[in-house]
Amino acid sequence: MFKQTFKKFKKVNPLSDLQEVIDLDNYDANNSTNGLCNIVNPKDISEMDIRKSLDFPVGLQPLRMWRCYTLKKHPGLLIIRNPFTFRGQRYWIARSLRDYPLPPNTVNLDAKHFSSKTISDWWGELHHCTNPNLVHRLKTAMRWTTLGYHHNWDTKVYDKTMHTPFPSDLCYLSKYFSLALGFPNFIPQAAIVNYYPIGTSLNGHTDHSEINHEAPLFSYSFGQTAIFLIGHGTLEEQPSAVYLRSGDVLVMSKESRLCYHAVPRIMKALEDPWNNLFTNPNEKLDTFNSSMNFELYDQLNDELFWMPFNRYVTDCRININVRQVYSSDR
Ligand SMILES: O=C(O)CCC(=O)C(=O)O
Ligand SMILES: [Fe+2]
Repeated sequence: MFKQTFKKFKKVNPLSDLQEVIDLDNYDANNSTNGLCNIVNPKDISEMDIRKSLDFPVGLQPLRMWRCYTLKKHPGLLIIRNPFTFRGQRYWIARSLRDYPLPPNTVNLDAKHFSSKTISDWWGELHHCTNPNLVHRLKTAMRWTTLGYHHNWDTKVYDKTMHTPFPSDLCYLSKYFSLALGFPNFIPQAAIVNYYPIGTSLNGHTDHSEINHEAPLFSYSFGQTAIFLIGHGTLEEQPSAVYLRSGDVLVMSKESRLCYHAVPRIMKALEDPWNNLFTNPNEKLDTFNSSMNFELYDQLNDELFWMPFNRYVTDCRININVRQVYSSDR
């Protein structure tokens, strides 16, 4: 069932199939016709309560404006529909492209196909490249980078000896979401940043390499739109399809934590919220959180600085997937 559904959505022009995809922007239709999703309140924690332990991170809309959904057939799965401001989106996009792929983090680019200069500064090379064929090659070759505890894709285990510092900004953001959604004990320890040029996909899998399966998994999507398939404990059961759009935060917790999931298709987004300068024109930066890169945040208001990042997300999607690997901080 899962594989058939995956194939159906991966096909190039299945306009009729797209009607099945749950569209959180069309909540009323989804809710009244077949009751697929629910709108829920973020946990009963007020902004005041969170503020006692964490300052509000810049780049997010105030908690009271978040729209948070659950899918009726998939308990434990939560989706917050884009709680980011336009500059917040730009910040995470720029960090994922310019900074996170840098050493000592690991990227998928290998020495057989790329020079050590490209492997160690992929974004720098892409940014300065003027040959259209090489731009295309560089752009489509980058598929993932890993942060914190690094996952070994061959053995499917986290290698304890392969650990690099987890970015403080991503740690802070994930802690904020975990607190707001009622998972106060979550410790961000590992992340995979996935890069999806339009036309690419991610096969069905479960994320079970982490030792601690009680902890939720936080996933941030930016750029172009994904069709995300969420299934159940086996490949025999029918998955549901839901659009993940730029800024959406997906949480796999409890029953859904070990369920099959996949990204069969990346589609051109109808809007580009990373350029919607009206989402927070008068953002106050006086409480700027020291875990974030202030200089970068400031530069992202400059359209010229933003241009190369904009070019990338015009036909690509980025997904940052944050996990807790072990039961405690080591
Ligand atoms: O791109 C996504 O939304 C999902 C990525 C994912 O499942 C993974 O990295 O394990
Ligand atoms: Fe996954």
